[in-house]
Amino acid sequence: MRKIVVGTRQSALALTQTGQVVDQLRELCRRLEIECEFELRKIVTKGDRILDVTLSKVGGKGLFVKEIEQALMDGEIDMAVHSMKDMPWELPEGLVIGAVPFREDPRDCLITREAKSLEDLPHGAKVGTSSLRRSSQLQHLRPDLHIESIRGNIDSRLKKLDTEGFDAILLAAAGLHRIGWQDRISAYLSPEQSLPAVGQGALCIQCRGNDEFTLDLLKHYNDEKTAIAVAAERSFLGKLNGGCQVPIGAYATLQEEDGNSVIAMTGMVGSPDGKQMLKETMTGTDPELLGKELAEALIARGAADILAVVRG
Ligand SMILES: NCc1[nH]cc(CCC(=O)O)c1CC(=O)O
Repeated sequence: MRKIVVGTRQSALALTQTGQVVDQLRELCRRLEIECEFELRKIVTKGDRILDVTLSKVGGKGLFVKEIEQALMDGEIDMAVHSMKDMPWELPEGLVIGAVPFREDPRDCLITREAKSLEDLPHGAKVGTSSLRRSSQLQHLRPDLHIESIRGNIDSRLKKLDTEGFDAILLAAAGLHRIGWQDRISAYLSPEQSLPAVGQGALCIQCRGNDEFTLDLLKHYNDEKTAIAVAAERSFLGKLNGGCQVPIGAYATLQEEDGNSVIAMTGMVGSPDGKQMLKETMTGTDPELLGKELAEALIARGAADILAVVRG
């Protein structure tokens, strides 16, 4: 019987979402009468070891992923479950995305101490986020708010809300939903208020490109619509060279029109202070092409200049 060793980070969120994926894969195997067993293997990544340093200062994206990818390439594990938005745009040679499961809620949300909503936050309130994308959009809506960096896993950020005098923090709804803490959410921000990060709310199941058994199994676990939407968003990110932590957001959805699926995608690039905010919506049928075209439209309006300043 084939055994698939599944690698995971050790954060509450990573353990929970990997556990959920493995449960669903076990159920899928039962249904398809595929003989297979699964084993979980915990891996500590560089991103976990330096949780107190601002991510963009130490090379940003990929920190949570690299060591897990190495374990995949070395054959120590056969499958990895990542948050899609933590995935760098380029995958190492030999590794592929085997499945993109059905997407959770893609929205950002506000966790407050007292206020009921974003509008309800008092003038000059202190809001915690270390995402340039979130700060850009929040400052655009509420220039009076005082934004301060906050790092750590979801659990430690929620603790800091109380201990470090924040009036509110911003997090992805998906993470809170997955670990069952949705009742901590005070308000959801619509994609119009805060366009999500590329891939937010989606997972990425990665494996080796030559592991036919695992690839065959994962084909049954893929959600086609989510995969297409995420492909369009990642193409947008790739064209903007958004490898490191950058104030870029994108959200694509699929709509049926006369029996054909049409992708609608909004993309944004903003300055961290929210004073410059470029946003555009386009539709198309080819995800890679749509992502590139949307990026080009924003570049034509000055997106590359905004990003050049951020990258320094
Ligand atoms: N940047 C860290 C990260 N990576 C994935 C999630 C959870 C949400 C998701 O799966 O998209 C989070 C936490 C957050 O942004 O609040």
